[in-house]
Amino acid sequence: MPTPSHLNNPLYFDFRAARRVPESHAWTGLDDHPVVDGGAPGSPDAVPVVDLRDGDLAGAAASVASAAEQWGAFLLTGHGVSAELLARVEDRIACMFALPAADKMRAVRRPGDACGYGSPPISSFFTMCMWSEGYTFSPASLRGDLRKLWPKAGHDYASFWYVDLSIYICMYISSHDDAPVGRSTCPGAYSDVMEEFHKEMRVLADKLLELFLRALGLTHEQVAAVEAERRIAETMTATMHLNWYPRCPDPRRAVGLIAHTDSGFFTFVLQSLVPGLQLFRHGPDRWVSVPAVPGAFVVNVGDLFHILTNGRFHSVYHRAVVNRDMDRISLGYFLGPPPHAKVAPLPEAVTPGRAPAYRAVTWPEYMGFRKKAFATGGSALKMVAAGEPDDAGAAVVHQSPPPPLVVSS
Ligand SMILES: O=C(O)CCC(=O)C(=O)O
Ligand SMILES: [Fe+2]
Repeated sequence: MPTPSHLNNPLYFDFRAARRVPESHAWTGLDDHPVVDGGAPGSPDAVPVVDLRDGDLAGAAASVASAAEQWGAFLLTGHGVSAELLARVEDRIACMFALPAADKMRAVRRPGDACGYGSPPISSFFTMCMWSEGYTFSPASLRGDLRKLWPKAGHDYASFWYVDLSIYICMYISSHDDAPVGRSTCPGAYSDVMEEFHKEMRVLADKLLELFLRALGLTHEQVAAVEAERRIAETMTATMHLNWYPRCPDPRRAVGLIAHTDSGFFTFVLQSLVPGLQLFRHGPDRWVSVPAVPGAFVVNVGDLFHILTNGRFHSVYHRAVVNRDMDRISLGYFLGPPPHAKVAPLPEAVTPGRAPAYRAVTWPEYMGFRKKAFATGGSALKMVAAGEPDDAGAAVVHQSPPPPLVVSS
């Protein structure tokens, strides 16, 4: 359990006050596999890059296909979301994490809720704590949720005066590493910036979905005309998760976010200039550090996309590590189906040599399998494999010790 903080709130762990990693946050097995650099061009460990700059969609679709088949992830550059907007987004996030703990706890995620402030959502599957905190929200209900964090910020949200002032305050905080958490109230324009970002990301998500589908062999006309594909594009929903990984006195014993796959269709990860994201690769088993490329997104294939593409594009195991000297911030923009939609292999991904490998499943049903997989160390994808009994994993399960960190294939 987290140690009680100065707030006497059992849910809050005061990372800033920690001089060592307490047993509640100390993991074993983190160094079971070597870590290699994914940023050296030409090396077999170099994380693939998909660049959209030159508008060659056929070429981009081919790069997406190869990266999604072999890695389940890639760096996306030339995507059209401006560096200036990304800088404002990162400023806003830094401001939010700099709020006093009491403000953040007002927006705490309650048991059973998907959105709110707190430890990473996957923490509920583990008895050990991770070295991070975060805020999950649905862009659709952003403004209502934000009132919990900034109750006094009314119409001034949109005022330019506030925008300019809060950017200066945030720059001050980021440039003063020791500035105490909560120095600033930073009320201005958080929701404006996040909504602007969401709008652009939703367009980019549609563009990337089309690229993924073309990478499966569909033509532009098929993507637009085929019922199943059209429905995916029209109903895909977004969730944002902001992560704060405070600097850590003993990074070898702590982990920011334990190894996992994302459960939805695909995720855009914006990592600040501080690297920390690692992708798992087999043969030999190793963790590949994703370089922090300014302005790039990391795209991760999620489990439901793995199912949709009949396993052709595979979801990627990844984790976030922490470091001794610098805080790290990241943003995950998660795309997935609406809760009622059944996800099954697309007809185009089923070929004479590739029978449907998975049963149809909704996202909430899949989360039931995932819960069981975390508890038993099994694989949720295997539980929904064609031929497995229908009730293999959806049952309610009890909290159990953390599964081994070794990734099963
Ligand atoms: O912080 C990162 O780089 C990864 C975040 C992530 O994997 C997640 O939020 O699911
Ligand atoms: Fe993730």
